[in-house]
Amino acid sequence: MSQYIKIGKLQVAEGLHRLIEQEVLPGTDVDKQQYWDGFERILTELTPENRSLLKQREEIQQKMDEWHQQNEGIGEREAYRSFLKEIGYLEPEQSDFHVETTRLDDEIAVQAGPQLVVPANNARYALNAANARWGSLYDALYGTDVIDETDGATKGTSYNPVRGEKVIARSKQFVDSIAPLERASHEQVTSYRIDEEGQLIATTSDGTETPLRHPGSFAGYQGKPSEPTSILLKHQNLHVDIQIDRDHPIGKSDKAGVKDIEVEAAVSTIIDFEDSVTAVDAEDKVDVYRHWIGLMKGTLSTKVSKGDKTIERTLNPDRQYVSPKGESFELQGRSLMLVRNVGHLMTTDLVLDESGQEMPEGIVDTLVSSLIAKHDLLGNGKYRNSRKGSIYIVKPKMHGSKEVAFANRLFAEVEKMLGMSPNTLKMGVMDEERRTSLNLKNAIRAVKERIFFINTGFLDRTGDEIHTSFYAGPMIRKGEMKTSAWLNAYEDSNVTYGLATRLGDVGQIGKGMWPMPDEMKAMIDNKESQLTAGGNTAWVPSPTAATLHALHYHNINVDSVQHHLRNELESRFDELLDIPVEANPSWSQKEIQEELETNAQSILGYVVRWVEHGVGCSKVPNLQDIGLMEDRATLRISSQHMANWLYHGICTEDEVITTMKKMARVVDKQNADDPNYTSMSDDFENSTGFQAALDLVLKGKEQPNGYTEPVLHEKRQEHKSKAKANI
Ligand SMILES: CC(=O)SCCNC(=O)CCNC(=O)[C@H](O)C(C)(C)COP(=O)(O)OP(=O)(O)OC[C@H]1O[C@@H](n2cnc3c(N)ncnc32)[C@H](O)[C@@H]1OP(=O)(O)O
Ligand SMILES: O=CC(=O)O
Ligand SMILES: [Mg+2]
Repeated sequence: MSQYIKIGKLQVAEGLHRLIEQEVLPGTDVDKQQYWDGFERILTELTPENRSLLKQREEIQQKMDEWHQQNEGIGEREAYRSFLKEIGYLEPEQSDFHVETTRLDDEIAVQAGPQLVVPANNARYALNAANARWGSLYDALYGTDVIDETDGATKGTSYNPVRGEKVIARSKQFVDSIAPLERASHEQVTSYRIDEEGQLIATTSDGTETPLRHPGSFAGYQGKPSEPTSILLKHQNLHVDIQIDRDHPIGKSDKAGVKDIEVEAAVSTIIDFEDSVTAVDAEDKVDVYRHWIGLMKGTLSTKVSKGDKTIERTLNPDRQYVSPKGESFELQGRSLMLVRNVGHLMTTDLVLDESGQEMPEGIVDTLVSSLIAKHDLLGNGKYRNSRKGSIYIVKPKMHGSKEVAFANRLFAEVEKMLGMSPNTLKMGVMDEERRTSLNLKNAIRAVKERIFFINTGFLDRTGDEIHTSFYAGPMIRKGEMKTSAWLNAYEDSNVTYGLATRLGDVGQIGKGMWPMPDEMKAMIDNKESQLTAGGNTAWVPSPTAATLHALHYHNINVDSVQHHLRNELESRFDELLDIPVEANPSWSQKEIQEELETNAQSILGYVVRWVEHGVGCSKVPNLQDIGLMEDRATLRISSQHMANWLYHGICTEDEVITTMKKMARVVDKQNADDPNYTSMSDDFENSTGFQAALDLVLKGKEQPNGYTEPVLHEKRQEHKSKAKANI
């Protein structure tokens, strides 16, 4: 139990109080009195509105439930639409406008490129993510299935030159595609130099000298002009760095001494406080905030051990180059860091009111994460995150424009209190709840001076699709959602509104996560479609995925895609209302069991680690042994899907429980090598992880909007107290 310090009528957890006063406030030009007065005022004034917005969500859901209980499917389409308007779910659309956000960094406004997401409470990963601005193409190709293992090109345990050659050839072909030489391929080059005019000249083995076909692609170099150690190329606003070192084990055996080709990869990174994180009490949350401080001040470090080597991981410095004209310049060494706060739903014991009630966690997140980021604005940190003086906050799971307007008010109040100019706090709006998708134009309008992205969080969005129309009928199988009409209409209409409001010109139209971290060949083959659909950024789960996904932005010119799409804008509103129910379910018992097992296994595999180990994002092998990224959003889908089938009698409660037990044994086996893992199947009754998984399904219908946080938090807290009691 936390100790509390009184701040006016509020009580602030001692850990947070200490963090703010000792680690955050000094150097921010905000004094203690000013901060705590503002903190109390904003929480006191905004909490009632936050609660009232949640109440409206509940009322709307109740009316939705009643509608579906009284009507078959959506009922008559026009009547359904009128009903949605009547209950305030569908808002009257306002007049046209354009997004007016200013002071956006190039990473948001100019560069189309990958966006990485990382759990904030994992320092090792968070540092790695911030450093993933630059990624080794050689490593990314060598270590993944993009290069197949045929013809002796196996990965093995030590360097395999046969595989190495394939990697090098593929990488140089990529360089040929973005910065071709006039008369040769980069594969034929034996040396590079920069001539007196500042031109890049490549020499091949027969003595041919050739410049680049487009000399403007050469952006700079390191080392001597006659013997550069790095050659910087620029293509579609992204950089590529050919690194040369003839003494390096790889460079030694390369004709041109190339040891690696680094690509600009994770242009931006979301430091996540939300769905990939477990933070269930003041203690956990203070750790999350402390990492954000370390990232903003540039002081975060952690020891990373691999085999018998231990290194200290810290943030990478900026990179120095000399331009073709001979002038020195720098490029950012780190990804532009954005922070995802939690949404409007959850409350936190970080701050209590007079009666001991927890206050909204989303408000506290904004109050704390903005103050921390002020260090970057003032240039207090070792490095600069935003060079334009902006703080980027991603706001998830908002329902409709009123909730966005509420977040806008919160941001404005926090700016005033912290002495920041208006619209310093930029907002990224996750388009991941149905009510927001249907009212997206109004939602964007509510923050038109501070919005920096919209993003199709299709995972949460699928969970919300199921829960909103829970009573409409049994949902189609989970695997069919990706190709269903509503989902495609949702993706398209997000781009439509992003382009119509000109958000695409000043900021990002973002696309969702690639949730299969090991399936990189499939990603290379498929994820480019998010660019051709109009996205100028899309989410990746790891630095390796960022490096490989970056290749798509060289292949596709998103500006021109968006230019063409602008002329093809059409509303797919009707399809957005298509609820993915199976009107005449005829699944065989085998198909039903397959679906239940798939869902149960992914729920259990994720939840047991969440509740018992405090891991908020996991790679869980599915029944085909493909590791899937599971977070709270994927859990929302699986748990709501099972709950929906249970309600509609596609399966019985007994079948759910039996399947859960069967899959718990599978998950136990998958974790058998983990010495800290407690088997669920040894004692189902007392396994907190197993009971949490069951609750998520058996009580799924009652969960607010189908969210998983309430059950997860309760069970994790229970587990933590049991663990403390046993010490
Ligand atoms: C719907 C949504 O909200 S999506 C947003 C939430 N999702 C995320 O944030 C995804 C975050 N990703 C992850 O947590 C991980 O990639 C997982 C859990 C999916 C897979 O993790 P693992 O199984 O540990 O990865 P794997 O073993 O393949 O690789 C580990 C290495 O990759 C790095 N890595 C993996 N993911 C990340 C990441 N997101 N950021 C930075 N580094 C990462 C690790 O630092 C580690 O390298 P290190 O040993 O040098 O430190
Ligand atoms: O936050 C992302 C999602 O898909 O949900
Ligand atoms: Mg989400």
